[in-house]
Amino acid sequence: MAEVLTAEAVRDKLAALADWTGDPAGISRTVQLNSFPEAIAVVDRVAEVAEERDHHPDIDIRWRTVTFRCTTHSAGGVTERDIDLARRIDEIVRSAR
Ligand SMILES: C[C@H](O)[C@H](O)[C@H]1CNC2=NC(N)=NC(=O)C2=N1
Repeated sequence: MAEVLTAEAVRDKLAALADWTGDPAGISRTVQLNSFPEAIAVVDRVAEVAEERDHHPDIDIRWRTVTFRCTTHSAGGVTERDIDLARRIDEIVRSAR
């Protein structure tokens, strides 16, 4: 099972994920899309990636503002799987804009 990263490791990883904040409990990013349908389209693409990986972010949708929170529930905190998922979410958001 993936191991929870230390606070220092999370800090180091977040240095390369400019739009994300967090700590060993979870990392999150809030993004504003151009419209509600675009927000849903991004969530749909993230859902596909999450299913492929069997690793799912917590998602909050408010009109066109979406917050993604990545944490590994089974491990009780942030693991490499969350860092990888965050990178993929960034790619999806980038291509949606
Ligand atoms: C059985 C299956 O592997 C698990 O339930 C998966 C599904 N997606 C998951 N996603 C996340 N973020 N954490 C988990 O622990 C997790 N567990």
